[in-house]
Amino acid sequence: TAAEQEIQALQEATIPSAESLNIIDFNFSDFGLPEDMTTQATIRMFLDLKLVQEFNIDYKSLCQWVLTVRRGYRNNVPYHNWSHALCTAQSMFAMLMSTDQLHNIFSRLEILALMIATLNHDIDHRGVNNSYIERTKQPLAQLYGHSSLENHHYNLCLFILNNTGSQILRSLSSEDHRNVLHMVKRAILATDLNVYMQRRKEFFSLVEKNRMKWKCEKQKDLLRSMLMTASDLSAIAKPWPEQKRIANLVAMEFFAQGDKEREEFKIRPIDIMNRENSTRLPHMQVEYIDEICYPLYKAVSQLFDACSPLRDGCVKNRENWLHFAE
Ligand SMILES: C=CCCOc1ncc(C(=C)O)cc1-c1nc2c(CC)[n+](C3CN(CC)C3)[nH]c2c(=O)[nH]1
Ligand SMILES: [Zn+2]
Repeated sequence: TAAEQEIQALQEATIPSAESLNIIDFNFSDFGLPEDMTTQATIRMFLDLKLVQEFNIDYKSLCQWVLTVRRGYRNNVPYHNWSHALCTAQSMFAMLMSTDQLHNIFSRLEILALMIATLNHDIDHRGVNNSYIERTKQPLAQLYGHSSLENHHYNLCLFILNNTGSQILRSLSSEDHRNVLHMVKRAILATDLNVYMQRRKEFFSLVEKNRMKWKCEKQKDLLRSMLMTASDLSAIAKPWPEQKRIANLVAMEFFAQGDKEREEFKIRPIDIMNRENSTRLPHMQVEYIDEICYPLYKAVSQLFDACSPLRDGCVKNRENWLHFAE
């Protein structure tokens, strides 16, 4: 079948180096990268993080797993698609490859969990957020209640990991297997922005007081959650042309939800989903950066100087958006 041929082709491909794919760079953009190169870039991340060797991952299973995860994303969704998943995983990879402290803090198992979680964190996203799903009483809402979307992303992630042919965790001990799935679930659920806004207070205070104790499991869990959000929102730190391109995709998706909310429920959508506010987009972006993004990148950069390109990119884009906000 075509799927088997695609797995075969990926398995036999010579995977380009991280340098030639530019995936160590915080400025990485997948714009214009052919689809088959996105799967090869993902394989390269697993190879360079030494996860394949360390966990004795069957290479054919890894290829099938990457292709199945990619297929799990919907290509009729403007922003929350495979491209966003790859960029989120690449941001985590760039942080891990540039920040030595992270290798002293995280075990290889934690790094495996973070890479699986970033790639799967929005799988099967429909282009609408939790509140829309809850309001429309979609099956997902009945099934999962709060953080319904994130629970769905995790369950699909688990289904693929258990699927014969893509069981990349098969060689792990039962304890490691249980541990990594627990960390993957916590990491995916952490990408719900409401969860981030709640948990970041503790993180910011620990960073301020310089009281982070890396031996403490609870604090490592908190750091993994914060790095998930830092990866998830990292498009905000990209060079301006890329940030503008992404902002248009996000706007397309948000405004489409707003249109649906207006026509289906006769309600006024929230500001960022209201097409009538599109002239205020630059102003909203400055607010979004100030309230949601900058504080996180500031704290992460205080802990790990190697991650400061994310803070600097975010500050640069705040200036760019402010220029258009006048
Ligand atoms: C209409 C949207 C304009 C474009 O918007 C964007 N473009 C690009 C990025 C990016 C990460 O690069 C991010 C955004 C962008 N994302 C936003 C999100 C979800 C992460 N929220 C939440 C929803 N909650 C409000 C209750 C806070 N507000 C946002 C915003 O104002 N902008
Ligand atoms: Zn995401």
